[in-house]
Amino acid sequence: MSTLPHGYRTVVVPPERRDEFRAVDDLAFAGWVDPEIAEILPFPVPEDRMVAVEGPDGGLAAVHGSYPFEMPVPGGTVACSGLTWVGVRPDQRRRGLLRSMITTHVERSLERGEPVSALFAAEAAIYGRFGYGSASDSVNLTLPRGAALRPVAGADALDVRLERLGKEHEDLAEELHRRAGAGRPGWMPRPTAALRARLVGDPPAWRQGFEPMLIVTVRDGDDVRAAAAFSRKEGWGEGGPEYKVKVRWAFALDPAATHRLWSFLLDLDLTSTVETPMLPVDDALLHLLVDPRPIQRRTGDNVWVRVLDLPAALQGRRYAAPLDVVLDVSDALVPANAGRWRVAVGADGAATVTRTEADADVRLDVRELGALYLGGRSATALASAGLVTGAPDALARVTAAFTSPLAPVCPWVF
Ligand SMILES: CC(=O)SCCNC(=O)CCNC(=O)[C@H](O)C(C)(C)COP(=O)(O)OP(=O)(O)OC[C@H]1O[C@@H](n2cnc3c(N)ncnc32)[C@H](O)[C@@H]1OP(=O)(O)O
Repeated sequence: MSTLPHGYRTVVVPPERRDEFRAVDDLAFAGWVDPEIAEILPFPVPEDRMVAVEGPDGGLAAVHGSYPFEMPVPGGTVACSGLTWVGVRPDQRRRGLLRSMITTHVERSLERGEPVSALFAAEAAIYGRFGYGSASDSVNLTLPRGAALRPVAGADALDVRLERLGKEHEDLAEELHRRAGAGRPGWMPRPTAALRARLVGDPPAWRQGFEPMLIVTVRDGDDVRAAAAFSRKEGWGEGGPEYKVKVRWAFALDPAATHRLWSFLLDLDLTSTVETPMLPVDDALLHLLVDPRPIQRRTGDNVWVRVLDLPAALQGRRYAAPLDVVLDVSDALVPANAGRWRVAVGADGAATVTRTEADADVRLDVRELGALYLGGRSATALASAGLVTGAPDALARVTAAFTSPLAPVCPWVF
């Protein structure tokens, strides 16, 4: 049950109050919805997933929403409630409204049969207390023009085509997005039309001096093997042109297309630097660079994961090695997850998760379980920080079973 101050109540926001919902987030995030932007980028939270806390005066004091994701996990997908648009009016802060909304979010997600929640954190210090663990990192690169790439056979034979980005590219972009991330945990497909529109929407108010967006496609005949959406900003220094290239997204289906795509972006006339979008920490571009040292890289936390229904979540993914281990899990917010669980993984990588009275091999909070869930963190490494405890052998077995061959990442902020 959520606890709210006297006179406040939780409400599912009907469509006719959508503008009020948005107005709370505008106050919380210092935003302002230009009608032109709203026209190009429709409000993306599905109607039955807009939830708020109404104050004693009948106005909305705090809001949150969620997206219905099928989240890629090692070996499959899991229904995931993507927490988003969390905002509390600045004059209503720190009286427990977020805490209450998280309780509501957990309850509603479980009722819908979503065993996992995920989010991008506006501030990293907020969500750990609610059992969300930082499950992946991403990296943004700034590359000098002309950064050399190791050769890839077949790359030079591919064609490139440059066009202005438009609505007509939306289906192509979504398909490439989905296929380029095959096998990568956390790589969320966009589940609604409004979210897909954000792949190609280019409101002038967001350009900040950059040109209207372009799309470059890499082709083998008629077969599009890669694409990137990007734009350039004019700039002149004492030594000549210093245009910037900013890449919004880049998706490639094979090594040759990856090489051709980045070779094109790294050698545009007049430009001096290229900024990448969020990339996985093991992205192919990092392996292709002849000299990665001059590259500026900024690593940040990417997706956070909250296990809501422990057995369903752990049975919803596959494991990289056989395992038979007893986990002792603490969960202050969802008591049904707390206690000892036997996780038995067979040769097929599938897990059976059952309650047990047996002694625990590994002890951890549900927050760390969320961190491990996508396969991008090591139980042994978390133990070195005192966040997980257990014998070294048990920790190593958990690490080997939970790991993913590809680092988890979500390439877009939701
Ligand atoms: C998934 C997303 O949408 S991320 C977007 C989050 N939204 C924003 O950042 C917009 C601006 N900020 C806000 O709207 C609000 O300040 C929020 C949502 C961050 C917090 O809402 P509040 O109602 O003030 O939080 P609430 O009173 O429930 O606090 C719960 C706990 O979180 C802590 N907390 C709240 N905000 C923060 C923060 N920014 N940093 C660290 N701790 C925080 C509180 O201190 C409290 O701690 P406690 O459990 O030890 O008592």
